[in-house]
Amino acid sequence: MTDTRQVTESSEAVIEARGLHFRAGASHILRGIDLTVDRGEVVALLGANGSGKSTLVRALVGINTPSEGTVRLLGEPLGAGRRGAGVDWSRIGYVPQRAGAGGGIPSTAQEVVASGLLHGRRLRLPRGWRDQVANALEQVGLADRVRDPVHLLSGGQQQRILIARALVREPDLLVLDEPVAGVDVASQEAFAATMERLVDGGLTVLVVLHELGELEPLVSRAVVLRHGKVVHDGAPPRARDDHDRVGHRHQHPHGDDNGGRVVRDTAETRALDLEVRP
Ligand SMILES: Nc1ncnc2c1ncn2[C@@H]1O[C@H](COP(=O)(O)OP(=O)(O)OP(=O)(O)O)[C@@H](O)[C@H]1O
Repeated sequence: MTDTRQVTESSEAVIEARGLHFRAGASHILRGIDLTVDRGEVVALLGANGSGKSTLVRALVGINTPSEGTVRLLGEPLGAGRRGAGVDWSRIGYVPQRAGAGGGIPSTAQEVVASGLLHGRRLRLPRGWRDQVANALEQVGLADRVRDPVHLLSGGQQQRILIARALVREPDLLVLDEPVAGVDVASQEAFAATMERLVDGGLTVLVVLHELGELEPLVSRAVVLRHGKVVHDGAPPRARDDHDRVGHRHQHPHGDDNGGRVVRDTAETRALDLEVRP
């Protein structure tokens, strides 16, 4: 594996995963993942369906317990005992993949977003929570739906409610699993503009994507998974000239510039239509 990035602890690291394995029954889903995300980075996690992206982010936010390996979040270990007891979860926002925002319970948009202000032992909403919720809903373009039951919103609108729930904490780290899947182009643009403003303010982002899309200008690094392993960690992909036309936005990581770290070449990436140049 060619990797110029040092696998050492970094004081700037917001996420640090070392030697992560995840097994479920006979399936060996994550196979030795090393991943570091430094403060202020926007890292896209890419890979074909089933390559392990969601499993990895769920391990990084403490939902999946790895079979082997370690995770540090904001400098604190996610240990085995009192898991993540030292991690300041109030500084972390997480948007899961394609989960309905209502969970079958007829909550309003306001209630779901407000739940993002609760964490750990804080069971009461803070003073001024209504304004915080209104502001978060404004950021996803749903300010006028504050009283609406989320189960009556469309799938894309529910996804935006979950983004608002993550944003309402004003997190330092945002972990997003396909946040704009099923979200229309105008809302993707609005989401990208919100992300740009937050990243300018110092937010660190790890985002699972299939297409960089509107987030492309913000992405500082791409990590590509295949069969539970990192096959590229470096320069974000960019559209090939002959593909760079409307309706054809495949992404191609190039390892030859921006300090890109090519981990494995073509055979592993072809299935994704990725082009890697060592
Ligand atoms: N708890 C589990 N038990 C058994 N298999 C699992 C479990 N969790 C994930 N898998 C399997 O692990 C593989 C990776 O799943 P994962 O959801 O991480 O992929 P992904 O890269 O996020 O895919 P997609 O792009 O389709 O969302 C899949 O084959 C999935 O079926």
